[in-house]
Amino acid sequence: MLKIEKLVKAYGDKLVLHGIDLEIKPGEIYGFIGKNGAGKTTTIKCVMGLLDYDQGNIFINGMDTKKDPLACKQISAYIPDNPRLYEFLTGAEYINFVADIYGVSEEDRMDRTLRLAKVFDLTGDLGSKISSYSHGMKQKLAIIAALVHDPKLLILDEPFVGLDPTATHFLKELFQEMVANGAAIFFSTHVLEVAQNLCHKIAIIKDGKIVKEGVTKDVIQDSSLENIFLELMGYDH
Ligand SMILES: Nc1ncnc2c1ncn2[C@@H]1O[C@H](COP(=O)(O)OP(=O)(O)OP(=O)(O)O)[C@@H](O)[C@H]1O
Repeated sequence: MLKIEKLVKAYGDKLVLHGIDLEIKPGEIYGFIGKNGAGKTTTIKCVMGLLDYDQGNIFINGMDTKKDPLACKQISAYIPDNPRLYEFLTGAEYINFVADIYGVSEEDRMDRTLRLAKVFDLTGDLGSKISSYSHGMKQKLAIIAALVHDPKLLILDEPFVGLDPTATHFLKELFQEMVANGAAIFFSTHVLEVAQNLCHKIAIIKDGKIVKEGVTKDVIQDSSLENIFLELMGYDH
């Protein structure tokens, strides 16, 4: 569903990604782990076409993201760590705006919105202006809007930060339901317990290079993700 080949990216003369290779298949929840500044957001933004890159190829469902950007966007969704929403709209207006962009039918958008708003306990707030929402409510709205076109590839930057425990629980359940239906999910996180328990596969990035990658239980073996991570970062523990 997502294939990244030898991705190289520099900001000016600062080389940040040194040839990233990753493959995420349908049905997989894939965790992306690394220290602050390792290159996670840069990788994700290159995938989503928000940043240009210097070398390499990115394919979504077999389509080159540079050659077929619209077709790639049509089947994918991205939720940044700090989603910027149109604060002057109500939650419902925002979801409709996004649904219009993706050409989602009235029936589908209604079904999905009602179901997801119920899951995230946001139904009673959809008529209120986004400017009145808390940080977590904005995050929930961003998730609902991102899922309104039923994406096959969902990419999230730090999705669990700022969500309450109930919303965190339901988001994990939603991930599992989506991949059971053939979607693929790729997300960055600093919460290693979540990655260890939720992700089928994990990639650890250090200084713009993937230093460990594979099926979570093979990466961890009889240790913990935290221990493996600390070892790879060069810390004694
Ligand atoms: N717009 C930019 N201009 C110049 N350098 C940048 C820019 N954005 C990011 N960088 C640099 O690129 C490197 C990777 O940053 P990136 O945001 O991808 O890291 P990250 O792994 O997502 O970090 P975090 O966990 O803190 O979110 C860092 O050294 C950062 O300083």
